[in-house]
Amino acid sequence: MTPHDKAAVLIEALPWLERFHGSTVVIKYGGNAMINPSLQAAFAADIVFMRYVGIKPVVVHGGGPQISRMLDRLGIESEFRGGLRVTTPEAMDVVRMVLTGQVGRELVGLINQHGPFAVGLSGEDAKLFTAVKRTTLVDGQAVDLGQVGDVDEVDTSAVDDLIAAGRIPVVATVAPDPDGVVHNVNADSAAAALAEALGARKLVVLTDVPGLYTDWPDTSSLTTRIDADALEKLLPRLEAGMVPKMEACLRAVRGGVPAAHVVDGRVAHSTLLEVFTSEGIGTMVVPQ
Ligand SMILES: Nc1ncnc2c1ncn2[C@@H]1O[C@H](COP(=O)(O)OP(=O)(O)O)[C@@H](O)[C@H]1O
Ligand SMILES: CC(=O)N[C@@H](CCC(=O)OP(=O)(O)O)C(=O)O
Repeated sequence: MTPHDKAAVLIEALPWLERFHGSTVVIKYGGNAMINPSLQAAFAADIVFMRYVGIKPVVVHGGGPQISRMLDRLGIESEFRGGLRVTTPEAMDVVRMVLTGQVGRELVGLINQHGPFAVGLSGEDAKLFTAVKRTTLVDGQAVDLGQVGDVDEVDTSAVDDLIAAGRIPVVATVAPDPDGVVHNVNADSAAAALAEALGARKLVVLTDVPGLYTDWPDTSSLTTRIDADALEKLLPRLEAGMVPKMEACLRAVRGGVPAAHVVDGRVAHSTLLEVFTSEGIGTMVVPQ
């Protein structure tokens, strides 16, 4: 790369720096995108980069595969219905332990290699999230999922305080209901609820595919841009993990977030590429 090429790469970021400076961006980091230590370190570097250029990043993390591994080790059975984990009280203990005690801690540690930025919290801290029990539809029938919730209320004060202090909140998605019973909330939907409540400029969802395929698994059906109405029509035809993810993007853009993106977390620095390059990557969901 010549000096001229290097300068071109740097200057390409200027319009995006101008546009997003001072904005809040919510980044959801899925368990399936946490493939290896070097990718995780690259993700942490992207988040710190955003912070240094004046963006306010808020990380919401998943940890589905990590929860499944721990449940297996402990001999606790778990199954997914409609992309959501059926969560018994026994499984809930493990979900909470893995998300807040393991996955969240590791991410906080990686970000803090760069300075005293990341502070971990969960939906239980300072009433960040209040959950309401949810079911899911399978073949048109409502299925009981146990202690699985949706975010019903968001109190952003703790996150606001951290952002105002220049910190990077790292949020795990367990949340109490009004009676204090903790629920397992899918991380995509929690990220959307938080992005909406914070009035975020963008929601970026990292996963383990290049984006949304309108005709999965036909790889020629990768979509770069879709609006809310078209996505709503497509939702009933989506499968498994993509269902909560695309419902989340829909909720975010309908809730006032100008754009939600699904990007491939297996590509190093995919967050930077999405935010600071003209082409972006992955699938962009827009209100219309
Ligand atoms: N239409 C679709 N487009 C893209 N991926 C899809 C689609 N339908 C199902 N999938 C599956 O959804 C998975 C992503 O969801 P999930 O495994 O829950 O990821 P994460 O842990 O990142 O939240 C993909 O790996 C893919 O196998
Ligand atoms: C209700 C429900 O399904 N909760 C998820 C929470 C973690 C999550 O969403 O993790 P990913 O983003 O890695 O999929 C679970 O138990 O796996």
